[in-house]
Amino acid sequence: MRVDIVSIFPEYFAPLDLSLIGRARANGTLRLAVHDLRGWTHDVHRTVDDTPYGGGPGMVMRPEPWGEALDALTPAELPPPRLLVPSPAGVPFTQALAHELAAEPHLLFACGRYEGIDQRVLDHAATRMPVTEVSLGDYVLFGGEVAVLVILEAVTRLLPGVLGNAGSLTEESHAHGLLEAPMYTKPATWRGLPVPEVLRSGDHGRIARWRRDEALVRTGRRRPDMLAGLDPQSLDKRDVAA
Ligand SMILES: N#Cc1c(-c2ccc3ccn(Cc4ccccn4)c3c2)n[nH]c1N
Repeated sequence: MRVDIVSIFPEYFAPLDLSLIGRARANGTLRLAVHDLRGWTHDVHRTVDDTPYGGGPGMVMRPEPWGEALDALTPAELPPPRLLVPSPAGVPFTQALAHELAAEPHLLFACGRYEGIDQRVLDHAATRMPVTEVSLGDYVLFGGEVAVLVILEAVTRLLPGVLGNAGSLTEESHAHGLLEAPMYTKPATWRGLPVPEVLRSGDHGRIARWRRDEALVRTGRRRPDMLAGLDPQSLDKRDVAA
């Protein structure tokens, strides 16, 4: 997968040299480049923002540098990338969207700042590539960089070979539309607190049932909205009785 990121704070992405993303870059699974938007300005002050038409607080990112940046990163001879634009007004970023993005050959991230990017940048880009405005959640950040770090981590861990134990992808939270069950490791008793006996029983059927029950209870208590979206076919008759 190829990833391009455009930002006025390219140094925000230094952590992408670390850990599993760093290893994915080193082995070629992820080909990532970060670009400074100011490289596409032409004035002495390298201006990227201006006051909003219609008034209002703050500044808006000018369309000209963005237009030149997106042109430079989407050469006509290559298939167009999918453009991801983090925004408080975006669609929710979910595990399902992470899986969708993990299947894309080329992602292009536009990191806004100030009050956002001139809308015409997205409208013009949409004439030549898929554009998705995406939001991490219902709160407001300073800009898109943190969102790109989160999205990239969620997507990269889904790429083949990145996670050593791919099995963990099938049991983690949101994998089956439920939150994951509590996890335990040694010692068997810690500060007087024992590991649930079933997990030490060696009875894999009982263990799977216990984990499923715990996941349902935890999801019902913390995220009832997720239960509402659960496919009834995925519940067996004992779940209904539980
Ligand atoms: N993803 C995501 C986001 C963001 C986000 C993403 C990009 C930008 C570019 C500028 N700002 C600041 C800003 C303040 C006020 C109104 C609009 N924009 C961003 C915020 N906030 N919360 C999320 N879940």
